[in-house]
Amino acid sequence: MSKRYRRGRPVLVDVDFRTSPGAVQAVTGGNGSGKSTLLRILAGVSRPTSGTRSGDPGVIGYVPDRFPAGTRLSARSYLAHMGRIKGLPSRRSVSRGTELLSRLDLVGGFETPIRDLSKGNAQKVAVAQALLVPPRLLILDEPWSGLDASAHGVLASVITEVASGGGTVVFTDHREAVTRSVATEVYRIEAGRLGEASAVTPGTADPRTPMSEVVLRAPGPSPAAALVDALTGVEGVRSVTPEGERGVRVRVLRGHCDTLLLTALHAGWSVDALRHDAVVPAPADGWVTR
Ligand SMILES: Nc1ncnc2c1ncn2[C@@H]1O[C@H](COP(=O)(O)OP(=O)(O)OP(=O)(O)O)[C@@H](O)[C@H]1O
Repeated sequence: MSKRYRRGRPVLVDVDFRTSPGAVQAVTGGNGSGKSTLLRILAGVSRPTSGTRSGDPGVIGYVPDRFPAGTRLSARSYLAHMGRIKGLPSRRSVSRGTELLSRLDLVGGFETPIRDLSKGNAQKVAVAQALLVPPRLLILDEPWSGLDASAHGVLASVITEVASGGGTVVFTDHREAVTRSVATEVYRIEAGRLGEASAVTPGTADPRTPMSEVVLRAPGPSPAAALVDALTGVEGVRSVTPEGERGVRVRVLRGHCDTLLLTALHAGWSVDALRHDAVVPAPADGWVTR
């Protein structure tokens, strides 16, 4: 497909972009290179000038580059409205929204007008609306913009959860370290053209930041969700994904693994498996730590 706005220069030229189930696809490029335009077309809120968007990805969750942060609506009313558009009863949207915003650690209040929230907290509301109905295609336009370190970790976990459930995540970010540590494929747009994907294979990247993978099991009747909540945002933790009814798989920086294991054992959790060989690039700005 190609895209130009009114009589302006072409923004996208003969772009062929395919989403693939289970993939986390990053789109990079300079300011004004057309990343948001590509994501808007993928989300179905903008049409290509020529070419087509085809296929039915199922439920789409979309965090746009410009969230209507000026609205007088509170997070609660906004999420209830967004839920209604997505076919959810208000009560269900509010309970799901509350769960998501407490996981993202919203500070400022569920009843506060969104325009009075800080930029990062408004961004958490933007992320929550995209997840009200579990998406099969999650499209995130610079989703980390303004988020604090703990919400960074939660969002990385959410991305992993969507992809490991067979969904697709497409996101943009300017920082190569973030794209390479979260994405499985990285694309670059230059002069309106989309380059070939470069696959990111954990284990072949920069060896300076070794990762560990730990499978933990909650004691007794505790559900995996309790462990996900307890571990998300913990220092060094990159992602937490449920594994069975009472287990979670945690990716953690190697240097923080022993502390994680001690915390887990003290809390009465069992360590089911441990692997020290996963390697990913170092983060640019320490976004995984609190
Ligand atoms: N609605 C619009 N009307 C006219 N021109 C637009 C519109 N949206 C984007 N453009 C133009 O299209 C080009 C690509 O914009 P786009 O927002 O897709 O880039 P981007 O790569 O996401 O940029 P950034 O990294 O700064 O967010 C820019 O030159 C921009 O000015």
